[in-house]
Amino acid sequence: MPLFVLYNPVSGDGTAERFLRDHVVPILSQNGKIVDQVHATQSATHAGQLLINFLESRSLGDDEITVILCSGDGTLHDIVNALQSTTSDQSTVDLLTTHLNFVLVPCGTANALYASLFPLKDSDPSDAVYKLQSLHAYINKRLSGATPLVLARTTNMMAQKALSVTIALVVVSTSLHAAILRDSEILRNTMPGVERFKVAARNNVTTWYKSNVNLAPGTSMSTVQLYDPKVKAFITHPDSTTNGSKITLKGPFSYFLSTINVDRLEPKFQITSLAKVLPPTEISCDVVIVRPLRDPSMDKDNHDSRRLFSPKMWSILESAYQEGRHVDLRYDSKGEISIDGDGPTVVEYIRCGTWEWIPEIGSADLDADVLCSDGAISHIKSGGKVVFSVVNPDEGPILYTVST
Ligand SMILES: Nc1ncnc2c1ncn2[C@@H]1O[C@H](COP(=O)(O)OP(=O)(O)OP(=O)(O)O)[C@@H](O)[C@H]1O
Repeated sequence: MPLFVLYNPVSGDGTAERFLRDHVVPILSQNGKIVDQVHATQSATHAGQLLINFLESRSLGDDEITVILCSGDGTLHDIVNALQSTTSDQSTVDLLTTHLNFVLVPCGTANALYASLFPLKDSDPSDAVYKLQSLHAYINKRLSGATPLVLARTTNMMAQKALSVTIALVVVSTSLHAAILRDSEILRNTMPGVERFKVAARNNVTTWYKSNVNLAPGTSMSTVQLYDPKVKAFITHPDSTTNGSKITLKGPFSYFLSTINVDRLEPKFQITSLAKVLPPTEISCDVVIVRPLRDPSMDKDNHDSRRLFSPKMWSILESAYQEGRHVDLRYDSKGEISIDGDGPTVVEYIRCGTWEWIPEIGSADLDADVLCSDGAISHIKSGGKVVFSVVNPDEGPILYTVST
């Protein structure tokens, strides 16, 4: 079975090459695994091209290829996007494999997918034993345990016309999370670890984002689901109908983030913790929303409200680091937040198949146009919108799995 090894020399703290040489290569050779090709990425788009070249050069007939990937989530995102755009050209589909199995070696900053598939127990995320679990699963041929990846298609639209399509495997967000990912990139050289996300969060926590959101079950679900902390379960969203019509949520938003395949975005940041605690039974995404005007003590959007709400937004994020406790937080009548509150939930935790984010035109909050897809930042045109939908792993020419 063909074996391709790829590492990103600049991901995380820049140690992927050393980790590959010191840990991965010895294990492969001790276990008689022959590597067909090893490559370092040389630029942002290089990973996908390297793999496409490899797939096109191999002999026809291999229906499964294994890729050992020493990087973070962004490099995996680059590969899948390159392959998906290539497979939209039917003439090249036949050259490509039907099953790509990834062996993830977490060498990035956050490594959200790896951290979700292999949750940290007592170990340190930089511990070699912790980082080699997907490799050992591959060596031990636990392929029956390979986890299929759900894809999410995000279409940037203007007047019913698709301007661009991006595939995500981990997270698509707007609002605070997108602003954090946008700003943290500037800090990468001085802060190679996850601390840079907290610095960027502090600089953006007072911003609210003016937009409207539509949620719908999509093709794979019957209704939109809402987590109810009173019963600690998902219930049908009170505004959801079985005819698949949309639910509209009005802003402003402080936080809007959806994930697939993961319950966390860093080893300890369990922002969509219910993906693991109450796993979905249908192909869907988990959406975490904070709309500050749900707070009983906030009745309008002004400078003072934004300032007063920012410590609450901060404590929501802190609770996500405490095993995802934010999902159970509720307001009391004075707007204080706690697990024992009896008012509205602080977070709206939704499970659905599709959503739309439609920034208000002419809003002073220009940042409502910022979109993050697995860390890659793009912008929504004024008057446009973004449409997100989950894709069944069996749909499309390539099945993506991870050795687990
Ligand atoms: N040689 C290179 N030079 C510059 N950028 C590169 C190179 N190779 C890949 N990249 C880009 O580096 C970016 C970051 O890579 P990656 O996501 O793997 O690491 P990370 O951001 O540290 O980890 P994570 O996404 O898990 O937080 C990717 O978006 C990729 O496009």
